[in-house]
Amino acid sequence: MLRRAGLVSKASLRNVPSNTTFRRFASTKTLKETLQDIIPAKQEQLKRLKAEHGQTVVGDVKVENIVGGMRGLKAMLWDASVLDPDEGIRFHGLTIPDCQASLPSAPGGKEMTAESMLWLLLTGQVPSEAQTRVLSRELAEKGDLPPFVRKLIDSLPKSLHPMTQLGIGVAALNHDSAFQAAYEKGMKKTEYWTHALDDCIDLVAKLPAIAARIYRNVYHPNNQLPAINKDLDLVGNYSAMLGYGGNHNLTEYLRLYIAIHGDHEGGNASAHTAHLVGSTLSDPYISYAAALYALAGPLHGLANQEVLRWQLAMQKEIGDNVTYDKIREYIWKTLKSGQVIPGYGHGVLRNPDPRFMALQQFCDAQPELNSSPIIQMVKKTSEVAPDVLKEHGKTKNPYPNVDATSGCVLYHYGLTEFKYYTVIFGVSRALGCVTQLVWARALGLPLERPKSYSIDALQKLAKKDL
Ligand SMILES: CC(=O)SCCNC(=O)CCNC(=O)[C@H](O)C(C)(C)COP(=O)(O)OP(=O)(O)OC[C@H]1O[C@@H](n2cnc3c(N)ncnc32)[C@H](O)[C@@H]1OP(=O)(O)O
Ligand SMILES: O=C([O-])CC(=O)C(=O)O
Repeated sequence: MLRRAGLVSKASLRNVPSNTTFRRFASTKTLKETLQDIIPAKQEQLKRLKAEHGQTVVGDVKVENIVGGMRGLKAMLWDASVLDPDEGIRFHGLTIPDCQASLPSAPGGKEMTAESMLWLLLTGQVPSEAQTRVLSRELAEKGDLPPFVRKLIDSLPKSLHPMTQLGIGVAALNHDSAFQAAYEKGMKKTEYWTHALDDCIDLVAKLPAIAARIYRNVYHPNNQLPAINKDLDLVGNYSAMLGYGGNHNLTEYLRLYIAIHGDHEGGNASAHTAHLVGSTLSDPYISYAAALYALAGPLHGLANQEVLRWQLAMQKEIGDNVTYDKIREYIWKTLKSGQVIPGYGHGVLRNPDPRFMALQQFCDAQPELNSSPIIQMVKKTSEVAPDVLKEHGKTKNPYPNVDATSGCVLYHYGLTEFKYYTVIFGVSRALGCVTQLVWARALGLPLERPKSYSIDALQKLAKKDL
């Protein structure tokens, strides 16, 4: 089969209008061995960049950047993905359709796996199917939680938000941090990245068990959690532990969801938090726990919970006869009450989010999803909201972001507990955050410490400019 061979034609795999071929590496090397091969050249590249161009000016800083949440300021190093305002995300140059065409899927599935996305993010290479399977097995073997973490999660009140619980569980894993233990023993700087990688792989491996345990405890306390199946991929196991392993379509949706939410360049609040905390040499577990609490805000990842809440309130008010006019009226009502429309707008994007489109395409491909009332309503809302938001005239981007649609398929398939949705996002966002944590340690990136201005100081600077 072409897809199993070294060269894969995009057009042959999905209906992608391109002649591009992707080089899938025939190597049998493990992830760590692959990184060992590629890290020295990157280290050298960065060293030369600093030495030869350290004083080169690549942009300027305006007052509006400083008072506007650093919007538009290009001031971070992040190799794994880049967000183009018009075209959206590319992972090491690959668009979402490119990734769908080239990254290995799980046996019996079509969607790319989380581990193949992790491999791409970490190495910039498309892994072979065999490499992905080896990584899946490693993750499954490391997936069980230490007994004290299980007990800790079980002791939390059901009423505690699932994202708060996730952060607590992840932070507690640092009890066994290889990075922290080696640091205490006096490891050399050149060894940072290998210990960081060990923790990062362990963290990705354990996230599904933490996340599924929270779901079971809060929503289905009488359910037994199945043992991790060593022959399944990460998301296959996650879906099974959530109790949806028998639902092939939902499992496939989760694979797509978790792969495409994995990274969104460096400046988004969760990724930036992981990087900032990691730069203090906090270990990967507590660095990522911090990131989860950034993801848990309604302007960021929690928006996908808010979208469902808002769409269901809309459904309740409108009733069964959902027309474009009624949706438009409801959007205006929300705006006039001074609230934002969840799932719309973006700090960087200025077009519909390609992740939104990929999830919509998943729905379009399946008649049962196409006819689902909640999915229909979300789709109709996305057809009406941009014009309303344009007329409202505030948001720079009136189009849907990924959160506008990500929850409705979960809801359709019976995963209706929308306070849980950001936890799924949290399982995914680790892929990009751990990638940066490994590379930041490999490249010796320093403690992040920008300088700040007071309002008076900015005022003085601005006057000098007159
Ligand atoms: C995975 C993700 O994190 S994707 C983002 C998820 N978040 C959401 O969907 C929440 C809704 N959206 C928003 O609140 C915003 O669009 C954000 C937070 C995503 C981006 O914020 P910004 O970069 O500041 O957006 P922008 O520059 O367009 O904001 C300008 C004005 O438009 C408003 N605006 C932006 N988006 C919306 C929206 N969806 N509904 C109503 N008003 C909006 C802002 O609140 C701001 O108002 P203000 O001048 O009164 O403060
Ligand atoms: O890029 C951002 O600021 C928000 C976002 O869509 C993400 O983090 O996935």
